[in-house]
Amino acid sequence: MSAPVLVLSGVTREHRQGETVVRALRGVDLSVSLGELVAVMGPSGSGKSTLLQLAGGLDTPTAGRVRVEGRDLAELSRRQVAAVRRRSVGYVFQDLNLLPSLSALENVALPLELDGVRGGLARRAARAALEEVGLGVLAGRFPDEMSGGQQQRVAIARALVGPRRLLLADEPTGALDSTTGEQVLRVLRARCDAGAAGVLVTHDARHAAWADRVVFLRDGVVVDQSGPGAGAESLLTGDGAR
Ligand SMILES: Nc1ncnc2c1ncn2[C@@H]1O[C@H](COP(=O)(O)OP(=O)(O)OP(=O)(O)O)[C@@H](O)[C@H]1O
Repeated sequence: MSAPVLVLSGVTREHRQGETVVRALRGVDLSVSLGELVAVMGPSGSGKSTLLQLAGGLDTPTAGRVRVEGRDLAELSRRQVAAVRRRSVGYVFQDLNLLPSLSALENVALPLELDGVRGGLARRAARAALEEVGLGVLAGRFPDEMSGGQQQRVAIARALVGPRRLLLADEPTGALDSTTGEQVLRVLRARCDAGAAGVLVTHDARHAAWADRVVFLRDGVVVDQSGPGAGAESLLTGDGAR
């Protein structure tokens, strides 16, 4: 296995609400290498989305370190973290965040254009990403002319566009029927096989079975994980996924 793309070391995230402290994550260690897809499972409120937000530089830990492609995010300026997010991290939000005034193609090309990639090149890459999720023919449509599942696939294409090496997906199959959901997981899997590291938050054990490993969170703590190479089934059929 090659060098890790994402490393979380002793990561804790606390939220203060008056006198109360909510510990969303407590001392989490996690390393994800190129070629690996890791599923994160756990009950509601166990810290899954928090873990993803910290990994993508959208939130900062109270303690511990987050490294993306060897760079400690805490040592970077806000501008540098934003550049890491644009260039290295593909993030599929639960909330799709598509811009309604842009076509599917323009939505997908936007992160590249914001990063200075020229229009023609960005649009070619966007078309390839849309084709990867089976939406090449709808490239000219606007979000309100597409079904919820099609919009979700546009959001996934936007996360995949360009040479992103860390893919973070929070329930990416939420609005999709099972066939389309499987197609999205196949795309995520193929991207990881072709040279990316992926983290997939899911409640569905069938989806987690696409991963190489499953990390199981409870109350902000990693309570179980299947070993590298052991395959997701070893955990899903064991005690951890209960
Ligand atoms: N901004 C915040 N302020 C206070 N508490 C928060 C905040 N964000 C998250 N939390 C708390 O941190 C804990 C973990 O939340 P998180 O959203 O990471 O859980 P989750 O496992 O993704 O849940 P779900 O499966 O329901 O999406 C929860 O107890 C939540 O209420």
